[in-house]
Amino acid sequence: MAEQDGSAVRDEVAAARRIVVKIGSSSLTTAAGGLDADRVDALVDVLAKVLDRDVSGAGDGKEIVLVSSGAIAAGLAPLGLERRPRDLARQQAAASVGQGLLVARYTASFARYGRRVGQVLLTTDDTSRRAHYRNATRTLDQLLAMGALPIVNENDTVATDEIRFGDNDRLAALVAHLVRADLLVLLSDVDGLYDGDPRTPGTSRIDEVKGPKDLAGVTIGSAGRSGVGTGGMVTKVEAARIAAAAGVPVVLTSASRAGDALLGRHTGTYFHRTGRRSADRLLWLAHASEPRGALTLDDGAVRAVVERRTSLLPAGIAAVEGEFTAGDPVELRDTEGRAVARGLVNFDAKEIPRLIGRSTRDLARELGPAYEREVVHRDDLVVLHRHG
Ligand SMILES: Nc1ncnc2c1ncn2[C@@H]1O[C@H](COP(=O)(O)OP(=O)(O)O)[C@@H](O)[C@H]1O
Ligand SMILES: N[C@@H](CCC(=O)OP(=O)(O)O)C(=O)O
Repeated sequence: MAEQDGSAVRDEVAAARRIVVKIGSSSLTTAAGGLDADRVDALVDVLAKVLDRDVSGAGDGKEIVLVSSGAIAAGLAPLGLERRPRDLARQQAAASVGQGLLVARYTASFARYGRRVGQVLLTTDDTSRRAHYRNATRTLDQLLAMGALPIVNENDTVATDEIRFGDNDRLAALVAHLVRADLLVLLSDVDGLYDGDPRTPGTSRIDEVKGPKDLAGVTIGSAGRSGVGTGGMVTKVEAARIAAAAGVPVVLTSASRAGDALLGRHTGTYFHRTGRRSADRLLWLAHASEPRGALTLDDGAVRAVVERRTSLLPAGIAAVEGEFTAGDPVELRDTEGRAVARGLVNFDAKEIPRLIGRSTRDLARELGPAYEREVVHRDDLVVLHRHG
């Protein structure tokens, strides 16, 4: 029975056409630190083979978007750094040097197969602001349409501490949603999710995760022994959860098993999809945007926004906090200070105090028709569901 389930699951993996593959720093570097050209080549060998497969027999091959970490790790040795620095400025310097080396390495490696790559660097803004989001989607789609393989990383050199993704696992989940992928493959230095820290004897690999209940009681630890990774298993499981909830199944396994995983063979941990594909952008708003401020809603407005999914009008606002401009992501809170939703706000923070508690009709009459608009439109609003 279990075996039957397992093989059915992996059929879905084998049939996936558009795939996002994420590889972590620890799988791309040598023990001594620095980029490991052999490991890059080994990954590229696997991906090139997958790209050559004919999925339906009709000549429509697979498409891969690679989310690759490793910029900071690759920049350490050339800058004479012995380990990953703690401060943002030196991390950014290392990323700046390392990203060029990383992409140069991939370019040369894919050229062995006559394939071109394109570098795509994203920030959290690109994932939540409408125009940026549309742009990122268009570029990725276009690269794929032209047969080039996009290599995505966070734009480390411009990100500040506050707005950083910080880990590429979550970025990969959001990219999978952005390109409407059929599958997300997270590659690490460990061959799956274990029911405890795998360095502890007696722990075993979890074969599949059908939903949050399967994760209850699992001890999920931080980064491994290599010291170059960032998030450890926590961010991978969180990423898998985001992708699965957005309708994208996930395989989590080691880089050395990438070939097997991509062929649908039974390896790693498989996360079933738990939700349906959600409306564009809103996933990003919930998981990637960093709110620039907060609006406190009265009880009626909380009910309207959360239960009836209406737009937020000035009449329902009780207080405003933070410095934001129109178009920024803000948090919507209840009177107890709990975050209930996120949205893209239509006014600057300094405009809001005089709108508070007023009806749009009054505001239009007094201040002009430009004020007859929602503070957050329902299409730009995502209700936050608490994990159980
Ligand atoms: N429950 C767990 N299952 C698997 N790995 C775990 C678990 N808890 C902690 N880890 C550690 O997480 C590490 C992977 O995270 P990390 O080093 O950040 O990888 P990457 O660089 O690939 O993103 C593994 O090497 C492992 O030691
Ligand atoms: N943008 C950073 C990636 C940080 C990161 O997520 O690393 P990892 O945990 O190894 O996937 C870099 O390229 O070094």
